[in-house]
Amino acid sequence: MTSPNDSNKNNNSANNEAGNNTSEKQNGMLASILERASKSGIGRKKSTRSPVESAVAKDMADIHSNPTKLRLAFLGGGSFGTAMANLAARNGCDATLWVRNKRTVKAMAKTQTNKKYLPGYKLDDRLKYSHDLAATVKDKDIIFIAVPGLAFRETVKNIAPLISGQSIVSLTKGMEKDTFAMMSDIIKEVLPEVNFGVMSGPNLAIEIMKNMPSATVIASESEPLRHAVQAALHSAFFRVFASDDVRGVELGGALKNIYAIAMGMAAAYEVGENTKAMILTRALAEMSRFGVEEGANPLTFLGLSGVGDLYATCSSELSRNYRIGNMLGRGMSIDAAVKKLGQTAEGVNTIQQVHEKATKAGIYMPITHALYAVIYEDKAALGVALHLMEAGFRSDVEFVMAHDHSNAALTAHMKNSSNSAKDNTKDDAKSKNSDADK
Ligand SMILES: NC(=O)C1=CN([C@@H]2O[C@H](COP(=O)(O)OP(=O)(O)OC[C@H]3O[C@@H](n4cnc5c(N)ncnc54)[C@H](OP(=O)(O)O)[C@@H]3O)[C@@H](O)[C@H]2O)C=CC1
Ligand SMILES: O=C(CO)COP(=O)(O)O
Repeated sequence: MTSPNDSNKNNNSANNEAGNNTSEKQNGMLASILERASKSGIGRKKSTRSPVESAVAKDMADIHSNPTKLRLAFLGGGSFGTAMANLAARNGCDATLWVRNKRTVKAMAKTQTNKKYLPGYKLDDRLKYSHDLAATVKDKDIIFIAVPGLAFRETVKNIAPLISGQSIVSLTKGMEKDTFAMMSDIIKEVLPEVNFGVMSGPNLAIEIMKNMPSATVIASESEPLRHAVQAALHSAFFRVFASDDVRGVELGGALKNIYAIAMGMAAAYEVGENTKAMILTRALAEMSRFGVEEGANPLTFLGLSGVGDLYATCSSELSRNYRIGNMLGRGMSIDAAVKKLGQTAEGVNTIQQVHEKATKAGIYMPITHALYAVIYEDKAALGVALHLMEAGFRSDVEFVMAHDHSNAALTAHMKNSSNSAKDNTKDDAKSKNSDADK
């Protein structure tokens, strides 16, 4: 069950020996858990089923006649941490959800609902809740982290002294402020000897709570960890696919938030389907271009964590990033939109990080630069959009046919794309600000 690649890819030289031992321990442990899982049997409690549930009841019965008894911690009591912890508990895992607010923990344990983030959805009665981080993390097989990107480093640092052999999986789709670190970078930096993975895909939490069939991707260099996450979360409602392109999967989840904001904004202007299709596909081109520069495999962006998540968040008002864009498109300021949302919208920070990084590295990211100009430089949305449409000739899929850089005008445009967006003047969207912000 173990893979020869698992132990060392993530270790730095200073920690090699200790790291090897820890990784071997982890791999052995995960392999034995998976073996135990395939032999064990735990029944599933009966519950009222939705039509979708009934249709897949037989598959569920098969899966639940052979569940895993993995011990799992989920850190972060927002909509996604709760939804994933609930799936794991329903699969028969020993799942504990850690929430930072003591009163929230009490209320969740009492009502078996997450009133603030997932009101109205009853959680599995086997799910445990805790405010005690050390007790939650101790003796677990896998720790899933689902806090916002801006709180990720702090969370990893808090659990660092408590790590003995646990693996870590990031569910977070953000980037660290000012450092451009992805969550996997933070894990590697703070806990260099630990096995880790990232999970990402089109996973709107409310749809998962409604048992609407969904799928995701677990990306890790560790094969046992990939298998363990699949065993823990996979069900007839939720398919867990595997990848070893950690960078690509993680970037797909983070970058699509930028374009969900763009699409929400476009929807406010009542654009047509052709326009939406153009934004979606050029977003994919931009994401994969950036991904390749960052060491990702461009083909990963054709998978669930790329085009899959891009589609889900760019077409649904359930996406908080889409809603932010929509509010901006209706003339609200970014601060007012964030306040009104009251939940995590990673794209707000990601636009800034990617704009900066792409500008420094000379990566052509016209949609990101345009959004940055509208949101952070107070430029007119319509003027910026028009400017995007006037950009020079490009090839459709640059991995099929490279751009013709001999076109001097085009090259000049590419170099100045972010700066020239700044020259547009303020128009209707911003003029609506004062009204919409109220
Ligand atoms: N919701 C979704 O559909 C999906 C979300 N994701 C990703 O999951 C991550 C979390 O998002 P989501 O669950 O939706 O966020 P929510 O906005 O629903 O909730 C955020 C949660 O994180 C907690 N939190 C905030 N700061 C800290 C901190 N410093 N330490 C501990 N806990 C903290 C909040 O606690 P409090 O209430 O006390 O403020 C709250 O419980 C994001 O990166 C998101 O992109 C991924 C897939 C789907
Ligand atoms: O990532 C998500 C769905 O896959 C959730 O998107 P939002 O964070 O925009 O709500």
